[in-house]
Amino acid sequence: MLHTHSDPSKASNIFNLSSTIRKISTNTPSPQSPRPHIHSTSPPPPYLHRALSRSLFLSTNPEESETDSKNYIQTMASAASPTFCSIPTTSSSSTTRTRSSLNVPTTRFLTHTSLRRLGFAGAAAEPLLTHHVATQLRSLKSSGKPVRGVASMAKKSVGDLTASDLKGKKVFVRADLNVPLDDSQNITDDTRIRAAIPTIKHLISNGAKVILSSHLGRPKGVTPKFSLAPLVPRLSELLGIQVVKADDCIGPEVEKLVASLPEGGVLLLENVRFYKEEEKNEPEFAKKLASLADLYVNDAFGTAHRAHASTEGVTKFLKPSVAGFLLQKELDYLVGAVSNPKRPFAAIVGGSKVSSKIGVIESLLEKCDILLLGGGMIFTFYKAQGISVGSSLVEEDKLDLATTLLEKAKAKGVSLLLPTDVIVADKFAPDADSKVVPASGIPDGWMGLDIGPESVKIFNNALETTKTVIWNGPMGVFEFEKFAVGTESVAKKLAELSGKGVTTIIGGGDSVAAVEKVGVAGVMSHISTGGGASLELLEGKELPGVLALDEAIPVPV
Ligand SMILES: Nc1ncnc2c1ncn2[C@@H]1O[C@H](COP(=O)(O)OP(=O)(O)OP(=O)(O)O)[C@@H](O)[C@H]1O
Ligand SMILES: O=C(O)[C@H](O)COP(=O)(O)O
Repeated sequence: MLHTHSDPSKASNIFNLSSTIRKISTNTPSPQSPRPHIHSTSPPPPYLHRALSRSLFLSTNPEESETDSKNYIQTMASAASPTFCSIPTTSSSSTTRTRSSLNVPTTRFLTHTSLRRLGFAGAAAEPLLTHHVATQLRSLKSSGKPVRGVASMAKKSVGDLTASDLKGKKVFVRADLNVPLDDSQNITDDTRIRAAIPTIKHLISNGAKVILSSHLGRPKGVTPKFSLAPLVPRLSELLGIQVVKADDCIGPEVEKLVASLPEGGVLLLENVRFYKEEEKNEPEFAKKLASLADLYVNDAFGTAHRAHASTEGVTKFLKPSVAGFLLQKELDYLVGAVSNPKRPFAAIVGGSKVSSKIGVIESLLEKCDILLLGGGMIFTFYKAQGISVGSSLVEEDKLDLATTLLEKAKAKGVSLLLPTDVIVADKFAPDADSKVVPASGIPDGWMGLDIGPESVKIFNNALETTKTVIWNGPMGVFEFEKFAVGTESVAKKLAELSGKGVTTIIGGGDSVAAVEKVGVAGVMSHISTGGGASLELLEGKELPGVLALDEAIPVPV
């Protein structure tokens, strides 16, 4: 695989595969040594799905609980913050591993402002919560009950609500049911509906009255083609009950329907974006939505990056405001598994333009061991190295940025691999003439539309060494059959790795479409339901819909 280099005079050597693969980095896995530990001083931290959102500190000695309050907070932070991802451990026992992560000085944790940037980790960085936990532990101690430890999650979860919290209660559930519909209003992909079901089922099986809200598309005012009505049959089928549909999302008619909703019933409100106040997050509108219910559950991960009335505004008027199961799972993987990965950790980033992935690449460079680049963006990287790219997609104003990213990768010891060969086309069309050429030999007038077969092999070899892989963005113009091979090969490789216990996370949008097309979606560890939201999360940005939720309260175990 091509080791990126900013010196154009070295370009021809770079494309010599066999010599290059050894040059990539001292960390780079070679085909001869398929499973090296890239960071030998940093054995994989324990990856446990639940442990990433629920950090558990176990102590058999109640006397330890005073200091444990600090430790517990640090443990929470270590599950979500890149700062803590390479803390060395010496034992394979989960208790010991947890303890070893406690050696980080408290002050470092408390002053580390980046922890606050992620909604997921926000609670861990909150001095008030630190105090709260300490107080709680003191009171537990003074109660005389033996305390084994404390478990908590940064955000309060719908799973924390019991039948007594829910029975007869009106629960406003914000889901992201923004599914694609064809011209006849048929749902062409029901993934987001299916993903919303566990939370709704939990609520109705505990006797709650569910008031379900979502947007669909980007309507400007009331627009019939963006009505949520076509979703009712599928929702009803998946829930096993008849879902009632309101023609509005606020107002007297809706209030009547809410009043007649039985325990265990579901009322689907009309598209919340039919009101411009939704996207403007107008408090009066949020108050009207909130007035329908007693408590709030946000399960709309795909819309959690929007500070809208139904995702953020309502939390000011409804208590508790908690995370749904889908939201939790997305955070577990996209924050937890990425910040605290089993290593080696590879990121695959593709898509059309480097400009739209700068934040993701920069953020992943801080965390991953191997970065594989594909898609249209690679040509900007080639050109930045003085390599001729024919008429391939290039962002001329991002050449310096590409060079900077390559230098950053080198400085951080990340093995950044660019494809060594590409499939070029004589025009941008499904029936274009095509051929495989070395990346250094793209003829004038031809454009690269996919990664080549040699690159697929080398990517596969690099991936073979990994324990965690995250993928965002296609390797080529996969919408054209002729140029879908690179993207589909990545999908197949990740499916194979999933079967071997590798954590595989698909970041959303086009990569998810590719995985579904290949028919391997079901075997991946996690497929995100969020496009923009997953990108923002991977960039390390705050998600307002998550930040607005109540913090979790630690519970004794
Ligand atoms: N070599 C290429 N030349 C031009 N366009 C390309 C090339 N490779 C991929 N693309 C296009 O990039 C588009 C996807 O790019 P985009 O930046 O939108 O990724 P993305 O949608 O964010 O990825 P994801 O949805 O997985 O997060 C696809 O439509 C694909 O056809
Ligand atoms: O499809 C999505 O990414 C979400 O539903 C958010 O939609 P939006 O980009 O229109 O806010």
